[in-house]
Amino acid sequence: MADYPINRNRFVKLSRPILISNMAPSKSEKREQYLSWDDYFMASAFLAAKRSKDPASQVGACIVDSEHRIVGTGYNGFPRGCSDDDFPWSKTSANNLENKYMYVVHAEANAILNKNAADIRGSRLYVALFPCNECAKLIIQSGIKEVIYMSDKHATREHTIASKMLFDKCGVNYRQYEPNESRVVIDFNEIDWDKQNQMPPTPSKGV
Ligand SMILES: O=c1ccn([C@H]2C[C@H](O)[C@@H](COP(=O)(O)O)O2)c(=O)[nH]1
Ligand SMILES: [Zn+2]
Repeated sequence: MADYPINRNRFVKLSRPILISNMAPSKSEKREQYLSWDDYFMASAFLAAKRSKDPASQVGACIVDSEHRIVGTGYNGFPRGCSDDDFPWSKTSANNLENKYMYVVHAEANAILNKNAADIRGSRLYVALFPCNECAKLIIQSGIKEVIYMSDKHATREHTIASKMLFDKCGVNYRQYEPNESRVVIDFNEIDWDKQNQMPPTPSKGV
């Protein structure tokens, strides 16, 4: 059996946050501070994760085709029709039926199930956490050819090792995402900023 080195989650160096903005230094010059494809798709995966109601771990995934089009997103949650009021988010109960693991659909699985393209063969998947072995099987079967992940914090767990064995055998490449920016900020107010000053408004009292 191949040796799978423990790839601990790397800490991302903190740099200035990138502010997604429509504003260019001048109306005739190209904006320089635009997102790279990797930053854009990983940020999309993280945005999807914001929908998750799991109090412990919010995971998002984003599938992208060879022409840089998003063809599916998903986050971890209970199946459609299974209310968060009826199913538990607990993870430590002695009774497995009282823990979330029995019921939650993983982010990668939801992204694949939510796909808006007939065929996602040859696509790549951006995901916050290295996929578990169950998701790895779905990834392989759907023809996804590359996995870009943010965190490998469960590298020593069997399900992660199994995922890597499956990916290696089936020719699915995987690489850890290297952010160009540590933060991507979305500010809904910027659309109303004064385009002449190109500065955010001073927050009013109490904001
Ligand atoms: O590949 C994966 C692995 C896990 N998830 C989801 C499933 C759960 O909602 C959480 C993990 O919960 P912990 O409290 O961190 O054990 O993440 C996933 O979406 N994809
Ligand atoms: Zn999974």
